[in-house]
Amino acid sequence: MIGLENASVTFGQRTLFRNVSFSVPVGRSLAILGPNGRGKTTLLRALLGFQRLADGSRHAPKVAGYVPQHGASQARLSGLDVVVMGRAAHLGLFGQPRREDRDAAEGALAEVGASALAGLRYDRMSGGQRQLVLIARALATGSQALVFDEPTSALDLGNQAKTLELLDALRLRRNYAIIFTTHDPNHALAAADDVLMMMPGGREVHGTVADMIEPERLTELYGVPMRWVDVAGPVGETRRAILPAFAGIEAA
Ligand SMILES: Nc1ncnc2c1ncn2[C@@H]1O[C@H](COP(=O)(O)OP(=O)(O)OP(=O)(O)O)[C@@H](O)[C@H]1O
Repeated sequence: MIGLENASVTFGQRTLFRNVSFSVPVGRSLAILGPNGRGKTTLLRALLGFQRLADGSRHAPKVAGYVPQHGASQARLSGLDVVVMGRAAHLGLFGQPRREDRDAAEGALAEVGASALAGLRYDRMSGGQRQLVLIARALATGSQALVFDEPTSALDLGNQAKTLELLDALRLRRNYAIIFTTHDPNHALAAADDVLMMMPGGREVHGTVADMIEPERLTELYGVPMRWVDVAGPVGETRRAILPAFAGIEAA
């Protein structure tokens, strides 16, 4: 289980959020949505113990798999080296990775479809390649708690689809507690059970994907009219997506 109870974070005079409570049990996946600067990353950092709480408490296992939004460029390390770092909690005396740590790291890279990145230098990878390596590093921890900060933000549409499939596959194993932030409500439809919305003006609302991902609420969240659209899937089935009615769409 991973979550917050009556948690508040303040920076000086500014309260980012107050009395936030939610918990994600093993077997469920929570998407966090909210406008830029509303506090999603800070909330994740508070959850993981990197950000002090002004009030309240957090519940998280000692080791969680964390994919930060911007992975620092680990100079000269290979993709595999970075994934092996996820094994830190398992390393023996003197912190030397053993065969089993390397095997776990290679397994995690294979799981995200990124075995080809094992030998590449991390600091020379594209943003999307780094993101895959960091997801593998999170899996390599072996933790049941996985926390992703905008895991698709650097990815092209094809790689977004692959990453969402991976997140959904992890969700459907029902042996992880998963939290991810996103700016796309369709990502919640694709890979979450529940949604926490950090509304403008300092209110948080929480519920199932079916209750939360609907036009009226999202219009309030982003200040852009949102509409359901039906899209034909690869075998002719109808898939529902929720889209913003940007001005340009009318012109097209
Ligand atoms: N250590 C800090 N000291 C002061 N202000 C901070 C600190 N960390 C974050 N903030 C501020 O808190 C606000 C929320 O930042 P955060 O990165 O959590 O937002 P976010 O919802 O993840 O945004 P985005 O969607 O743009 O990634 C921002 O205005 C940020 O500048």
